[in-house]
Amino acid sequence: MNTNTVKISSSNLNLYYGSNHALKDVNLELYTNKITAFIGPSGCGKSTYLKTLNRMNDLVPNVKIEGEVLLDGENIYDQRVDTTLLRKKIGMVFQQPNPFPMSIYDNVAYGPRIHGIKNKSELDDIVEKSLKGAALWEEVSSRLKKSALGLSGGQQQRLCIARALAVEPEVLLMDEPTSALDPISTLKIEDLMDELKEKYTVAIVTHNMQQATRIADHTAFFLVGEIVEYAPTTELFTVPKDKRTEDYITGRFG
Ligand SMILES: Nc1ncnc2c1ncn2[C@@H]1O[C@H](COP(=O)(O)OP(=O)(O)OP(=O)(O)O)[C@@H](O)[C@H]1O
Repeated sequence: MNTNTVKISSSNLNLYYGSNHALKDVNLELYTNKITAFIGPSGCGKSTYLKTLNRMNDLVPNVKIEGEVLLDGENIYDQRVDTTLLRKKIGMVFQQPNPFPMSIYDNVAYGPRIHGIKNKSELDDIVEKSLKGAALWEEVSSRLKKSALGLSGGQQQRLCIARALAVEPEVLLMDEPTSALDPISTLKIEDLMDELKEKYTVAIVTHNMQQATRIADHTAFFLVGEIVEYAPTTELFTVPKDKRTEDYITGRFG
């Protein structure tokens, strides 16, 4: 690998859902201002891994997590960590756009309000900046008070990205963010991700290998809870070191 700055690093990370050993000794580093893609067949633990990075799995009953995840060198599983603040630093965007049933403005202002910002002009600025950051401002600036549910799927997903940006995160986790979108909306989100990585560290789960090659600096290939191979994306797709990676990227299984 190269000399990038490490933003998040997980070491000997194991996760069990009851007796299902879903992540096995995962060691991985995510680099600042880079996009890292997680690929692999269904059920291999990609989403589970993504969710360990902002402790979303804590909410699952009977989950057991061992090992460490360091954010800027600090263990996020330390008992003293405030998970609300952690998730402010590490935002998440899901597969299905999930705007709240409220106005476009209120969706974006929701997080900042929870974190105590009440001043109207400050909120106005955050809403505008976040919507611009998510490349949605021009499409919605004249209808901020209208329901977010009236937006198209692609617009809703960019709204969810704006909502995540509004609390000024450092890392964005995206779980198949374009799988419910048409090709044009998908390309918009991919272009946007390229801009986002200038400010944030981005991790994305994708089933679409072309998407990984288009946008990701690094790619990790997961198989039954393990990382088989992790490398710069071009390297992983052109000269995979492991036979299982080669079989997967050439479509022999999965
Ligand atoms: N909340 C949960 N409770 C119990 N088991 C779970 C839970 N979430 C995932 N699992 C199990 O953990 C394993 C990994 O699932 P995960 O969703 O992380 O895989 P994935 O690679 O993201 O799959 P997909 O590509 O289909 O989304 C699977 O065996 C799955 O059934």
